Amino acid sequence: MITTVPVSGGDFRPYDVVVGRGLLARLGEYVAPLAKGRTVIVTDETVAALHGGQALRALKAAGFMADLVAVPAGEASKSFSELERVLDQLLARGLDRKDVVVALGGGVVGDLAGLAAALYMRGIDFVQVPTTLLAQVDSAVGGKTAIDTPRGKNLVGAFHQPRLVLADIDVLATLPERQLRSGWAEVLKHGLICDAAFLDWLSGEGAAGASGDPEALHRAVVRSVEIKSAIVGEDEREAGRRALLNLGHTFGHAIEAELGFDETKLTHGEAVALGCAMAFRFSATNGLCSADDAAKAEQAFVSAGLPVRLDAVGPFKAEALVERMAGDKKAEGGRLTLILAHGVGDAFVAKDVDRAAVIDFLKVEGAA
Ligand SMILES: NC(=O)c1ccc[n+]([C@@H]2O[C@H](COP(=O)([O-])OP(=O)(O)OC[C@H]3O[C@@H](n4cnc5c(N)ncnc54)[C@H](O)[C@@H]3O)[C@@H](O)[C@H]2O)c1
Ligand SMILES: O=C(O)C(=O)C[C@@H](O)[C@H](O)[C@H](O)COP(=O)(O)O
Ligand SMILES: [Zn+2]
Repeated sequence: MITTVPVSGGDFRPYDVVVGRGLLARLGEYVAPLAKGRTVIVTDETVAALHGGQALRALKAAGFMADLVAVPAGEASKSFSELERVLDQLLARGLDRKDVVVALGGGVVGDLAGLAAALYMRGIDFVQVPTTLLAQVDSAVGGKTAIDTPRGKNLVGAFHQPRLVLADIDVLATLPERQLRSGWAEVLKHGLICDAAFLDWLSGEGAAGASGDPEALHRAVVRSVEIKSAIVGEDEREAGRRALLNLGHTFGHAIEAELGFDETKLTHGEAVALGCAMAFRFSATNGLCSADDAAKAEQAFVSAGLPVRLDAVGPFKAEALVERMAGDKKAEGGRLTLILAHGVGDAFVAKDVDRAAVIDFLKVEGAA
């Protein structure tokens, strides 16, 4: 089965997210209407070894001159130095403005290659071929591209929408279990934001997806993309509603930064799980949602083997975490913006959240 979810609205050119099995072998067929001549696949070394050959063959069979550039796998590649290297490799291969970049990989590759495409000759087209669950349900859709700096996550980037997203459920079969679970965190996040029935399905019958069942994965990817597409279509540049997709990320990004973006300690998805659980507990503590809903949110992550306790992840200083949160892109004049919840499926944007209340909460959570 193949499902196509359109992404449209605002000022950007509409595009499709195609979800199904066996799509990588048909990559050339899907890219052919978008470009002629030359294409460069940007990927990471792990994905290159597993799926790079098939992607290259598919593009060449459709008549493209295709080449591949691989960066080291991992978050450290979302850096100025790798961005420079990718741009240099695109220049060396003579890509012109009519050519297309193919981002083949997880969120790291998608964010890096997307930013390179946004900058190359002031912007060329790119296609997202997400190979992690996290990238299929989230990062490949919506046009946020970025690198990290030691001062924080995704602080240098651009909005640059892909021309097409091809989410092949079969490529997830090679994904390590920890990465599958990390992607599941962003799936659960979508239910927690605005679809309580989806969260119920994910916590029941749909839980098979977190163990790799292709049919459950298909449904989880499609529903996640529908939710994200609707929000991005309304508010591409995060002037308002798009910030909801940041549920769990204000705490999560601060924790990732304090850990030096070391995904051996905590992946992005794990940080989102922990951050969502904390956002719900903070909401309950402040009387915004019921303790039952906070417990339900927490349990959804626990059932998928995801972390929900700050003190289990490491020792943190409350002041240091809050400083990081004040440097988040949603913060205004150093005042904190958090995504909080009135209940499961009912998240909202809270501006000017009291710093002292957050510090007290972090101390209750186990920070020093
Ligand atoms: N732009 C957005 O909207 C957005 C949304 C969510 C997350 N992100 C970003 O995405 C990044 C996290 O993405 P991720 O979790 O995909 O991490 P990742 O890209 O680092 O991939 C995780 C690991 O899985 C490996 N891998 C990828 N596909 C594989 C496959 N099919 N088989 C085997 N191994 C495979 C990679 O080599 C890597 O080691 C973070 O930097 C986060 O900030 C961006
Ligand atoms: O697409 C969005 O908008 C999101 O917030 C999705 C997040 O899952 C993702 O991690 C995103 O990169 C975070 O964006 P940022 O603006 O907080 O860096
Ligand atoms: Zn995220």
